[in-house]
Amino acid sequence: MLTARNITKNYSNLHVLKGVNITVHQGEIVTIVGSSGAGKSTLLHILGTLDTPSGGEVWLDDVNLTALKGSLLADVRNKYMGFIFQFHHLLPEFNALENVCIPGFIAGTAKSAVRERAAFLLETLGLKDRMDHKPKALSGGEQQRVAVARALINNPAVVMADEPTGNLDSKNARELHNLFFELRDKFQQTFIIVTHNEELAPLSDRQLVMKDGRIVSGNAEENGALENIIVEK
Ligand SMILES: Nc1ncnc2c1ncn2[C@@H]1O[C@H](COP(=O)(O)OP(=O)(O)OP(=O)(O)O)[C@@H](O)[C@H]1O
Repeated sequence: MLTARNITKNYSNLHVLKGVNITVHQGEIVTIVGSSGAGKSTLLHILGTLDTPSGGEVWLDDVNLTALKGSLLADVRNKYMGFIFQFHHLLPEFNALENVCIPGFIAGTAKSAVRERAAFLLETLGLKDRMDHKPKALSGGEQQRVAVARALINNPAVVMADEPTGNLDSKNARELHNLFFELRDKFQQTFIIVTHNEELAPLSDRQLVMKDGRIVSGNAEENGALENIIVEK
C-alpha cells in the first residue's frame, strides 16, 4: 500500500537517510525504532510527505507522492494521511468535536457528515462526554485521543505517529497503544509509529530498527528473507 524506494536525505554533507526501502501493508502497525539521531523522524516525515527526500520515491498504491506538489499534494496528504505527534497540537479556541472536524472541513466533505463521523470517532475513543470541552479542560490522555480522532476523520489510508505516547504517563500510554490495536482490528487501520516506547514496539506487527540512516532489521521484503516474511505473517 505505502512503498518507499531508495529514500535518501542529505543536509549538505550530512547523510541522514542512506537508501531506505519500505513496504507497509493495509492493517499493519509498523513501528520504527532506533537510537536518537538514527533518522526515524526524518523518514516518517518523508513517508508522510511533510518533508521531501533528496532521492527516491514514496508511492501510495499507484500514486507517486514524490511527484506531487503544491495544493494537490496538500489535498492528497489531508485526505489519505493522518498525523499524530508527541504534543497534540489541538487548537485551544475550539472544542474537541470542532478540532476533530477541521481536516474534514478542509477536505470539503459535507459539514453534517463530518460532524457525524467526528462524534462517532470521539464516542469510539471513549470521549462521548468530552466532545464540547476545549483542550485545556481535557487530561493529557484525553487530548491525545482527540488528536487520534482528528487523524482518523478523513478515513486515511495510513496514520503516521511520531512519539505519540512520549508525553503520557505509562497508564495513558498503554491505553493509547491498546486503542491503536483496536483500530487496526476493527477498521483495518494502518499505522506507522516512531517510538522509543519499549512496550509498544515489540507488540507491533513489524518493528523496523534504524541505525545511522538505514533500516537494519525488520524489513523482510527489503532483505528478501523469505523466512522472516513467514514468521511475521
Ligand atoms: N533540518 C535539519 N537540518 C540539519 N540536520 C537535520 C535536520 N533535521 C534533522 N537533522 C539531523 O538528522 C539526523 C536525524 O534526525 P531525526 O530527527 O530523523 O532522528 P531521530 O532518529 O528521529 O532521533 P530522535 O529519536 O532523537 O528523535 C540528526 O542528526 C539531526 O540532527
